[in-house]
Amino acid sequence: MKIRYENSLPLAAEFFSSLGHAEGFDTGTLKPEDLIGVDVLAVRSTTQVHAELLSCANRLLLVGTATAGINHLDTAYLDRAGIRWMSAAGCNAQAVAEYVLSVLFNAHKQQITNLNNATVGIVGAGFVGTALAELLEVLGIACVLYDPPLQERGDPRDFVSWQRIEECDVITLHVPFTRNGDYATEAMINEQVLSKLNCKQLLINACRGEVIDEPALKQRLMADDAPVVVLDVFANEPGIDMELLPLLWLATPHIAGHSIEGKLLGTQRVYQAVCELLGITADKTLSDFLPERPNLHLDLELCRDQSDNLAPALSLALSVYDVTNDNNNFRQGMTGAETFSAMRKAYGIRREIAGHQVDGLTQAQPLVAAQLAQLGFNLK
Ligand SMILES: NC(=O)c1ccc[n+]([C@@H]2O[C@H](COP(=O)([O-])OP(=O)(O)OC[C@H]3O[C@@H](n4cnc5c(N)ncnc54)[C@H](O)[C@@H]3O)[C@@H](O)[C@H]2O)c1
Ligand SMILES: O=C(O)[C@H](O)[C@H](O)COP(=O)(O)O
Repeated sequence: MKIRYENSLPLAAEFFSSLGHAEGFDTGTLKPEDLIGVDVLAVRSTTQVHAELLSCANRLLLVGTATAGINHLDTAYLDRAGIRWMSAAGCNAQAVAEYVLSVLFNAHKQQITNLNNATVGIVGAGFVGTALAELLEVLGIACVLYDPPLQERGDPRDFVSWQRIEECDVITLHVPFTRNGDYATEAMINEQVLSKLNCKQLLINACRGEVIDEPALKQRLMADDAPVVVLDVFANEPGIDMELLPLLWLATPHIAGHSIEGKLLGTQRVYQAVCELLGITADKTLSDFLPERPNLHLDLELCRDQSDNLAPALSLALSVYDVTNDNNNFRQGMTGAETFSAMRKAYGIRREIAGHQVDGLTQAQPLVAAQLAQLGFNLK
C-alpha cells in the first residue's frame, strides 16, 4: 500500500506509516506523475484534487480529505473514475462553533451585540451549525436555524424562513460551497441580501468565502449604515482581496477549524478509512496523541456579577480562545497570498474548551459550575 499525504495533516506519519509506504508532500508541490503507483491520497483543503492532478494515477483506490469542506475535490470525476473518496465530516465542528462563540463574546464585551436579548440566525444546521446551537442553548442565547435541505429531509427541529434570518441580530454562515442544485450557496449573500442588513447586525462567515458576493460586500461596507462583518474565509484564497480587510470588524486567515482536536480528528478519520479499505482494525486513537489538559482558574468575583450572567463563561471562553488575537496578528502580518498561506501554516493550533480543566469553583456556585460543565469544561 502506497500512501501520499499532504504534510499539513498533523501526525500523518504516525497514523499512516504502519499501513504501508507513506510519504508526505508540501502543499502546492504534488504533480500528476507523483501519483503513479499510489493507492491512497490524503489531503487537506489546500490541495485541489481534479482530473488533471489525477491524470497519471493508475492504482488510486481512495482520496481522503482530513477536512469538513469538500469543494476542493472533483467528486463527480472521482465517482466516474470509480475512485472512493471520503471527508472528515464534523471533525472540526466544535472548533468552528468555539470560534463563533469567541466572536459573539467579543461583540458582547464591546457592546456591538447584547447577547442577553439578541437572536443568532444560524444558516446551515449541519455539524457546525448544530454544535453552535448547542453552545448557545447552554448559555441561554436565543438562536434560530435555517437549512431547507435538512428541513426537506424531515429533520425534526424547528426551522425559520430566510426572511427571519435577515432580521436576526447575528447571522452566521455554516453551509458548504456549492455551485449547482436547488440550494446552491455560491453568492447566497448577495447585493440584495446585503442591502437589507443594517449597522446593528453582525454577519459572520466561517464557511467558504464564495458564499458571499465579495464585490457586493465591499460596496455595502463602504456605506454608513453597513453591517458589522467578521470573515474567517475569503474568495480566491490565498490571493484574497486586500481592500476588504480595513472594512471588516474582525478578520482571520481561515483558521476557525484549526484546533488540535479538529486537525487530529481529521487525520484520524482518513486513517480509519484506509484501515477499512485494508480490512484491518484501526487501533490508533486520538488520546494516544493529545497533549495534557491545560489548567484555567476562574475568578470567583465574576460569578458574583449579578449584572451579567454570561460573565464567567465569557471570561473562561476568551481565555481558551480570543479571536481578537488572531485578528491582530492577521492584520499585522498580512501582505498577500504568500503571507496568507504562511500564516495558516504557522498557526499555533489551539485546544478546544473540552481540553481544559477549570479550578477555583466552589460548591457555592452550582449554577455556574453546571453551565461551564455543559459548555465542555472539565471542572476540578
Ligand atoms: N473556516 C473553517 O475552518 C471551516 C471549518 C469547518 C467547516 N468549514 C466549512 O463549513 C461548512 C459547513 O461545515 P459542516 O461541518 O457543518 O458541514 P455539514 O455538511 O455538516 O453542514 C452543512 C449544512 O448546510 C446545509 N445547507 C446546504 N445548502 C444550504 C443552503 N442553501 N441554505 C441553508 N443550508 C444549506 C446542509 O443541508 C447541511 O445541513 C463546510 O462545508 C466547510 O466548507 C469551514
Ligand atoms: O473544511 C474544513 O474542514 C476547514 O475549512 C479546514 O479547517 C480547512 O483547513 P485547511 O485544510 O485549509 O488546513
